[in-house]
Amino acid sequence: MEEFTKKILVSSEQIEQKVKEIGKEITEDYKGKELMLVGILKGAAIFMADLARSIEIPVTMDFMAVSSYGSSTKSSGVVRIIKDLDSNIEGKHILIVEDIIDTGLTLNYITDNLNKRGASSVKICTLLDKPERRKVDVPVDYRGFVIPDEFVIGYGIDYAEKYRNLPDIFSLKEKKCD
Ligand SMILES: O=P(O)(O)OC[C@H]1O[C@H](OP(=O)(O)OP(=O)(O)O)[C@H](O)[C@@H]1O
Ligand code: HPA
Ligand SMILES: [Mg+2]
Repeated sequence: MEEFTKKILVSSEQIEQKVKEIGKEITEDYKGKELMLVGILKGAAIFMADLARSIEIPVTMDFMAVSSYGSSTKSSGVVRIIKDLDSNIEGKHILIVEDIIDTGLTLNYITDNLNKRGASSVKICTLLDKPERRKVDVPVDYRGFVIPDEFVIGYGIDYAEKYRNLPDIFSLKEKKCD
């Protein structure tokens, strides 16, 4: 028996529409510039794949993996790089692609880290933003949906590594024992 109940929060149709809108904005904003998308594994993999195809200028793509959550629903607060970028980003325009900003600790660490490598610009694109949980401020340049303080899964986002392949985004609530 499942110990959680799932409630749909953002449908695949809503996501598809939003990805198109954000892609259009990025296409306009970076016209004439060399843009590198940096996806943060694993959560952003699915968003990155869809977003990249909605951008109509040439882009390069790279990935980083960091972890602060492990298999818990609470951030440990300590960010570790598990996989670094393959190339030097000095002088490049970087757009970090994230699935969700929660406490902000992950992106605060990554933006600092990439800025120190001498990128020309480092901007942030996130599909979901959960502002109520923020511990550090992060400047968000492209934002899909603002969501309430609920644990979410689907469209790349996991709970204990499961549910990433769900096409919609759900909030997970623990079932009450009676
Ligand atoms: O704003 P924060 O509180 O730091 O949380 C957001 C981060 O947490 C999740 O990643 P996680 O570390 O769980 O790895 P995953 O992407 O592999 O699931 C999510 O994908 C974000 O990267
Ligand atoms: O709501 C969430 N769900 C899954 N992983 C997460 N990492 C930060 N917030 C979340
Ligand atoms: Mg996770």
